[in-house]
Amino acid sequence: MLLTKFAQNVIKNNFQKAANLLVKVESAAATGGFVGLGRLYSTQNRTTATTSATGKKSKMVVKLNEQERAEKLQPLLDVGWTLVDGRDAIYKQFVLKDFNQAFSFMTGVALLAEKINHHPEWFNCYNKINVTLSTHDVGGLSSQDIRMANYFEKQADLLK
Ligand SMILES: C[C@H](O)[C@H](O)[C@H]1CNC2=NC(N)=NC(=O)C2=N1
Repeated sequence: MLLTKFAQNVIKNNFQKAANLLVKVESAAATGGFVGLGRLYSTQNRTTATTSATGKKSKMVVKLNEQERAEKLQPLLDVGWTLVDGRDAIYKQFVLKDFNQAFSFMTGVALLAEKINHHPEWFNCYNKINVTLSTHDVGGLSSQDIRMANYFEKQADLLK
């Protein structure tokens, strides 16, 4: 009985959070953007800024252009990231000391992911983390992926 009560509370609270988010998303849809923790993902390739449901100006996320790829993507390729065959995405395997270090590393990145509302595709096996970055909402690489990849590099450098 107690457990059922607990489960009901968890579902009720999460439902409330989801409902609140739904309200945000619906009002953002009215402004042509998609609100997620202060970042807007545009389904069109527009570079205009817009006002999110919270009234904050947010830069639209769009695919990297050729110049940005030369300037911002190439340095990452130089340190071991690789382009994924058949996808506009980048990949790198990180090898840490042990599982504990790998999971702590992932926890740090997860906090950033939630903060900027941009999440890696990753697989962890003991001390190895296979990471793929791409921006699903624009179907390819965006500045968010560059930002996250640089964060991965910064965190990895701290462990050297
Ligand atoms: C609804 C939510 O804001 C969006 O789905 C965010 C969440 N995290 C994301 N992560 C990544 N990698 N790409 C996205 O397009 C993306 N979109």
